[in-house]
Parts: sequence; C-alpha cells; structure tokens
Amino acid sequence: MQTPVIAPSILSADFARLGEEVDNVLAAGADWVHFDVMDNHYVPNLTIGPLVCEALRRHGVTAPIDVHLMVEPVDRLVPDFAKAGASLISFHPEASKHVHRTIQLIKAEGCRAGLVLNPATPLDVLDHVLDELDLVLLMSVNPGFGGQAFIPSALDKLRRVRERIDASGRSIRLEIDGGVKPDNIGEIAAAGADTFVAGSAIFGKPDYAAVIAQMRAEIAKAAR
Ligand SMILES: O=C(CO)[C@H](O)[C@H](O)COP(=O)(O)O
Ligand SMILES: [Fe+2]
Repeated sequence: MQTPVIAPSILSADFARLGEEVDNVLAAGADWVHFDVMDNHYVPNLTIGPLVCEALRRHGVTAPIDVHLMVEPVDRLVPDFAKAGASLISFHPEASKHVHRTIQLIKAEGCRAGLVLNPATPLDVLDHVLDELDLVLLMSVNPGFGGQAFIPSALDKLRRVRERIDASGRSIRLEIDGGVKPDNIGEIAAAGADTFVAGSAIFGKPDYAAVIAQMRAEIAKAAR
C-alpha cells in the first residue's frame, strides 16, 4: 500500500475563517487539502473557484491542493486552477466530451490528473486511460453535498479498482470520497483505498487532530 493520505474536504470547514481552518487541519496532521468545486450545473450546488485556491496559496498553504471538479464543461477551468496553485485536478468523465484530452490538458498544465467515478459510473471508463492517470477517485456518495452516508457498494468497487491498478504496475493513487469516518475507514482501507477524503467527520468535531489520529490508527490496523 502507498503511504496513506488524509485529505480533509474543506466543504465542511467554516468558510468565514478558511485560511485558519486549513492551517489548523494541516497542523492536526492532514496531508492534502481536498477542494470541492461545484457549479450548480453538473451538481446541484455552488461552491468555490480558482480565486479561493489562489487565496489559500497566498495565505501560505504549501500542502498539496487536491481539486475535485464537479463542473461541466471541465477544460475551460483547468488552466485557471493550475495557475491558482492546484496540485492535483480530478474531473468526472460525464462532464468532459474528450476524457483523454482533458487528462492531457491537466498534465500539460503541470498538475497530476485524476478521474472521478460516481457510485453508478461503470469501471469501463478507466479503459484506455488508466495508464495516463495519477489518481482514481471513487465517490462513495452522489456528488454535490457533504455529510451524506457512505454507500456500501463502493467497497466492492474499491476492490475491483485496486485489482486494476495493481495489474497496471503503476503507482496510481486510489482515493475515496464521501461519508468516510473513523468507524468505516478501516474497511475502506482494507478494500484498497490509500487516499481518504473526509469533510464532516473532521470539521464536524472540535479536535481535528484526534479524529485524524483515530483514522490513521484504523488504517494501520487494517493494513496488519
Ligand atoms: O465531493 C464531495 C461531495 O460531492 C465531498 O468531498 C464529500 O462529500 C466530503 O464530505 P463528507 O466527508 O462530509 O461526505
Ligand atoms: Fe470531493
């Protein structure tokens, strides 16, 4: 297993104090900042764009910023996020007319590229592009909102994507997003995830360090 990564979703942070919230969660042991971009078109919600990403970089955030684009169309925003300081950019195949081209665009802009599969998206979207990817992001809720319950069928899907990644021989991260909590993160890790997004489970508690430590302990237990 690659070194586990904990990527708190700032969707559940206090946006009025965003810089401080990100500083606090990174000081509490988080690895990446998961940055959810919603456009009220691909998903029925509206969040934040490149200006906020750039503001976090200007604030002094040096950790990887993991941009999850829930927008349609995708390509127009890729250079803006790259300039704003995104480290990874992931997108949904349904939102791009030319998935291979969008992956190449993200990489040409100097970012790592991820493809996001919704709960009902079949795995064959990975055919012909898996070798081009740095990350596969499996949604374990339908995209659009934080605080939803983990959909159990994501576990079997994780196992199947893990097999495909291992068979590819490449170091592609397998990220899970939606309803991840200390009490289910062990079985999620055992099913093959190595990168864990959690929004409400972390920002909904007063002690971020305690939740992150509990998550790491559960992941370590699952690896034994
Ligand atoms: O992409 C997302 C929603 O579309 C969020 O990253 C995700 O829902 C995280 O929130 P939580 O951990 O509260 O489920
Ligand atoms: Fe997300």
